[in-house]
Amino acid sequence: MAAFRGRMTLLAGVSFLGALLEAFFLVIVTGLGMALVSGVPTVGPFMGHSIAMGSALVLGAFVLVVRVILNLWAVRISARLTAHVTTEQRLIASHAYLGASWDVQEAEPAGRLQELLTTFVNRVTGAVTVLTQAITALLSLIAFLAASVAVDSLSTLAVVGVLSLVGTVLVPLRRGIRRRSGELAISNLAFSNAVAELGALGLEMQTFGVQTRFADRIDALTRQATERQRQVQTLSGAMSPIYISVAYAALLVGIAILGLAGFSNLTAVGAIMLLMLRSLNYGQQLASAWGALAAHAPFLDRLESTVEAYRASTASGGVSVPDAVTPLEARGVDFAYRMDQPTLTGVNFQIEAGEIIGVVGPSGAGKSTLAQLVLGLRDPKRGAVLACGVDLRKVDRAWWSSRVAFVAQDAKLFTGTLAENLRFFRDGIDNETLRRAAHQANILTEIGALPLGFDTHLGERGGALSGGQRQRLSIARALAGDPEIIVLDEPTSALDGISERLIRDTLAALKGQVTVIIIAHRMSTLDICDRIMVIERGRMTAFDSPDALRRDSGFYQNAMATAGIMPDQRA
Ligand SMILES: Nc1ncnc2c1ncn2[C@@H]1O[C@H](COP(=O)(O)OP(=O)(O)OP(=O)(O)O)[C@@H](O)[C@H]1O
Repeated sequence: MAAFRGRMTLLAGVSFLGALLEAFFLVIVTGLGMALVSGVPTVGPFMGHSIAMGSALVLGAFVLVVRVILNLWAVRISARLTAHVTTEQRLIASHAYLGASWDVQEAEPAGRLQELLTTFVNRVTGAVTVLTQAITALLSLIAFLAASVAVDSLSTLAVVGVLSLVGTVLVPLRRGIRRRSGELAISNLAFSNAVAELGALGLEMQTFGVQTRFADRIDALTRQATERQRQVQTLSGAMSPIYISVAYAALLVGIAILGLAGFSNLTAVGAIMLLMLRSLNYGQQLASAWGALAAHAPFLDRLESTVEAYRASTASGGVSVPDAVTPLEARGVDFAYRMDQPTLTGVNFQIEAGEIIGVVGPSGAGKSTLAQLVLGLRDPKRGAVLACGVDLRKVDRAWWSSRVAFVAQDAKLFTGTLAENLRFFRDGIDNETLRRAAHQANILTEIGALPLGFDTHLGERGGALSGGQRQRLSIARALAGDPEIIVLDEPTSALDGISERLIRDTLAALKGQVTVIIIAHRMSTLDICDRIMVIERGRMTAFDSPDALRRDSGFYQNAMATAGIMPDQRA
């Protein structure tokens, strides 16, 4: 901010000086013209002083050179200012988003961050450019009016009076621009969210053959946004012509006053006219910059309020470093997304090091929410999750992240090499560790069969891989960080039997080394579990060995039966 203010002040100073020199130059030029017409060897008088024509010419040339230097300097400051603002705003917005809690990040619609970092930041940069133009125009106007007052005060003051009236005429117009532009900002966000969503639904769109409906939706949103844009542009565009007509009227008033006052110094009249006409130009620039600022302002407001919201919800965490992740304990944990609707109530459990824990329950029971609480991504509304006796809210985030890993149902890969995808930006994971993790995840042979092995480049989002390969890569990614605990949210639900068996073997081999919590719908995946937790309607209704659950848990018995595995077959 200090750098911004410093550059803005410097720009204002340079612009003002440049405008004063320009005004001075115009006065000299008028004087020279008048001297030539009247055949006198001196220029003036201005404010009671006259100078020789030769001196006036040299002075004019000197002023011109200095003014060019000042103008170029102003252009450079302005360019640096906008570059600085773009970089700073992108950093501020992205850092605020990345520092926000999972609650807030998850709630943001698709495409929101992209829209904020592109369109909205561009608008902020645009506002700064316009602001620098407005400052330059305002200070130039002041410099010109000061020069005019020095030449003749009465007519100048009359013109200034009428120009001030113009300002009040333009106020409602500016308000209209601001309001419409606010609506445009909202339309833009809706448009980018919809486009991001539609982009992610390509497969479904093709399958259901509903491309024309998608096109209709984009058309409707485009029309809505462009209609707002048209309104904003019309209003902003009207600023300048309205200003210029009223300002010309002001000039007429100035001339009338000069006539009425019986003003006879022709050189001074010429200079004032020239100064006034040039002032009108700066005034016009000021009016259009004023309109453009009103159009940018809602984007600035929205960006600022979004960044504030991100900052107000930073992920919890403290400075405590427990001895280990386990025993991992939930004590009286309650959680709700909405005040009136509890998602989890009174959950208590303790998980020991090296255990493999299955989590089962009907859809919507709260299993994924529990996983997110265990990972420290969400905080309980009541009670606590504790790692080796320390409340997760007090645990050092960097320490915690280096010890836990997560595998989602839908493995997310990014454009880059296989090694980069496995390393996932965690420096310090060497190639040998990557090989070991790939071996553990049963994917090493397939990677070895690729011509470039770990250096194979994955296309956008790893599109060339099968669901099972992606999922095993995702498990290898989790294992590469050497975690103490790994949480898997339905890792096999979308996979075929062979892929599922490969993953089951991987997890079984981790028994005793890594604590595994696996949410599963497939009962076969639960074969390898030491204990299974049953979650129903937000409550933990059982947490016991598979044998005990087969005996006592109604849900588990039903689920086994549904999966075609009868209790007597297992006994
Ligand atoms: N981000 C969210 N905002 C609001 N409500 C949510 C959110 N995520 C989940 N819910 C709601 O919380 C409840 C529990 O959801 P959760 O995803 O934890 O269940 P689940 O047992 O994992 O379900 P499934 O097996 O279908 O994945 C559901 O009623 C769900 O609609």
